[in-house]
Amino acid sequence: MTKQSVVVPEVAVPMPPNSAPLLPYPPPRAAPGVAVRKKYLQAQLDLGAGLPLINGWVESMRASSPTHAKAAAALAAGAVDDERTAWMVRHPSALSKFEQIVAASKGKKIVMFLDYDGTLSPIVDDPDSAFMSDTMRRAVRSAAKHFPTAIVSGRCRDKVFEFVKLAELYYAGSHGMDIKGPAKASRHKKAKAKGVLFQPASEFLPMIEQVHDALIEKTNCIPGAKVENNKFCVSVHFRCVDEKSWTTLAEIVKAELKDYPKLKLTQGRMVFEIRPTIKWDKGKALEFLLESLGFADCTNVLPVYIGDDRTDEDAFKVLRKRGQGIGILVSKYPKDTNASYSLQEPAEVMEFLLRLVEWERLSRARPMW
Ligand SMILES: O=P(O)(O)OC[C@H]1O[C@H](O[C@H]2O[C@H](CO)[C@@H](O)[C@H](O)[C@H]2O)[C@H](O)[C@@H](O)[C@@H]1O
Repeated sequence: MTKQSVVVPEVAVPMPPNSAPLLPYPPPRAAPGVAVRKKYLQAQLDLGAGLPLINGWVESMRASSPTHAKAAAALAAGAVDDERTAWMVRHPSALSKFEQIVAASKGKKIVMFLDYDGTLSPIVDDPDSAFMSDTMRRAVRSAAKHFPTAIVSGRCRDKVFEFVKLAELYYAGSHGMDIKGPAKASRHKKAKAKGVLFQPASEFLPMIEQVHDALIEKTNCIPGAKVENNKFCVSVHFRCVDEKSWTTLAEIVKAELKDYPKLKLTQGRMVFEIRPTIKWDKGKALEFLLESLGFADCTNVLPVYIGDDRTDEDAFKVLRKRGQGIGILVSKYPKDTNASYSLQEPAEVMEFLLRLVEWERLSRARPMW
């Protein structure tokens, strides 16, 4: 029987129990008529089912970044204006609904979860040059003074720390599979997670190394392809690969994964993400951190999660399921999402963080917790 990379049942990792729903939360609704997005989702299903549909893969690659030229051209031509307006009604700007968000935090402690690429730093061609600005760093530092703050990234934890450079934060790298508490003592009295270190996928390290090394070698014939070692996962970037070579690249990745039934494949923005099949993702990382911070089963906490990519949806889903917290998608384009609110780009994320800090500072007289 042919081995498939995605048919092995996922291994459950023990998790803290969920809190009971605390806030009424609207049910998730898909953005209708987002044709490109639908093709992407269908292709994701094809990937998930392990079907040998290379065409589906390429379709999915084409649609994997909403900044792809065709989508951008359609937007510029006004073709998706109506769709965008309707989408914004369902996922309003977190800036325009700021008062609503802070009202939901009344009597609660905000815990901030921030994705990195596309959220704190702009998307750029070279993943090694995705620097965040000093002004953004100052905004995140201010947020961390007022709220326990975690960076939740697909990147290797050390790498994302090199970009963010703030020792007072919690970091969850490798899509949440590598969690560490702050190096600096936390200002947050209730935060118990200083020394926390959690790596639920450590047994996969040798396998990930092998796949990484093999893919480096096998993709070096494809100009622009970049394979990134994210410790517990591997990213294969195709942002700088000519579209004519996408089929070849997809075939190489697919062929490699045939020998690794315990690894699965997902897609991010112009990137293949190869990950262990364990049931652990950014959503589980969010729950783990809340528990480590002493907020398990608490009614007086409001997790706020801001992210831009498919993998952030796992965290948005957790917030919906808990009926607790605020999910904010960073996107200029309508996307199917479980987030409630939206922000267009990292500059708006920074504005939102600064407004939240200012609001918290001004209302500090009010006893919170
Ligand atoms: O969870 P994140 O922090 O958003 O990380 C997800 C992936 O982000 C990076 O790739 C993305 O950003 C690059 C730089 O802007 C861009 O070139 C690439 O096309 C994007 O997919 C990172 O390089 C990956 O390892 C992360 O998995």
